[in-house]
Amino acid sequence: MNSDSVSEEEKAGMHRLEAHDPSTLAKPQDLMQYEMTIASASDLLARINPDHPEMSRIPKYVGQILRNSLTLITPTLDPIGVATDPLACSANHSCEPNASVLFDAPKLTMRSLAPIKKGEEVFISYVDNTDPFYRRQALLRLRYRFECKCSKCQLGIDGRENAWAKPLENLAPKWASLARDMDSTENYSAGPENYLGESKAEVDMSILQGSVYHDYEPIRQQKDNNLAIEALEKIMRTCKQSEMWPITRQPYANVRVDIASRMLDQNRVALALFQMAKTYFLIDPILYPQDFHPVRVVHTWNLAKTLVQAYSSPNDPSQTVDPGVEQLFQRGFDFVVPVWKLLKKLSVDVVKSHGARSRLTFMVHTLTEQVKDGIGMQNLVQIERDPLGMWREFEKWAHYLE
Ligand SMILES: C[S@@+](CC[C@H](N)C(=O)[O-])C[C@H]1O[C@@H](n2cnc3c(N)ncnc32)[C@H](O)[C@@H]1O
Repeated sequence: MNSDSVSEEEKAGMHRLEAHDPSTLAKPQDLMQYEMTIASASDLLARINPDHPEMSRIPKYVGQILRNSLTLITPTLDPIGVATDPLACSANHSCEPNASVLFDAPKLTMRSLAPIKKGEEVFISYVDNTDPFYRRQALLRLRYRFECKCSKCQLGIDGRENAWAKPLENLAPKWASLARDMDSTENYSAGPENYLGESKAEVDMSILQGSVYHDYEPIRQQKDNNLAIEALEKIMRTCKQSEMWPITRQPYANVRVDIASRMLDQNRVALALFQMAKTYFLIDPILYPQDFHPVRVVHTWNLAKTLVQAYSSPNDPSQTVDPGVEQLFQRGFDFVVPVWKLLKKLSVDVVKSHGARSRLTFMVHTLTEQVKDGIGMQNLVQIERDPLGMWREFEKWAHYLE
């Protein structure tokens, strides 16, 4: 849908959307927020025109927004707000979706993640579907008021995203007592999104899990990179030192992506690259099995762009060369091999993930052409043969950092 024009069909679509009504709002604070939103919207409209014909419909519109709004993300996956679009909102949720919604201003697009046969239902994911089972269930119940019974949820806690690195009984006593102390003040164990079970070991882990999610959520809003990195490192230490989190379990995996991006903002390029390599080789293929999954494509794009930046930094007077990158050069690392290999594959995957006419596809294709011109046709064959095994060297980066 184009944001600057609303067709009659779209208007009819908006009117057809179902609405949550006050009876579905279980918590008193949700009901209060619902009533306050209606009061504010009515007040605003009354100031424009007290006899406005839409006045009586405001409660329905608020209920429609509550039931149907989706978080909007940019092509590079940054959340930028919410949208209530009749087509996108007609899709039900699955934690194993066959489609995704992307906002490439001014267009909202739905793209398939798997072959969809004619007549088959299109599902999108309303939440981060790499989160563990009870968290997904709790967020869907809270925001959208339904019990998810999708194929992934049918597996319950047997789903892959619920796996711990060790049996929960093996949590070191130091961490178990830390959890008990934390719960007496924070009460993380009471949150349905942290629930893991009733045993002592499950309750202890639910508290630790609750604490890392609780610490993680506000960091996205943190403008100061030093403070953000400090907080992200604290979460990574808990995940690592408790020895309970596999690197693919959330929020450990998302925290790693965020810390790499914050380090880049501080020009700590080599450290960021090592974290991104871990995500690329060891985490994303598990969390997002399709090569062309939009999240995987965006992570790969960030990695390729950063490699290009590192490679060109010694010849670019506007950039300070990161000492870690300088060391890689000194050790004879040839950035061109991974840059070319990543971009060549990405050029194909981005068309599937974002569409041939998306802005990201244009950026990927432009950079790929520039790199290709820079290498020159006569050197391309040699780069692809990689006789010095640079791709193998690059793979080792995934194991440099915890
Ligand atoms: C954006 S709407 C989706 C379209 C919805 N079927 C409708 O006709 O309005 C979101 C609402 O659809 C329902 N819904 C979506 N996915 C569901 C699912 N997998 N199981 C049960 N209800 C679901 C929930 O009531 C949710 O609040």
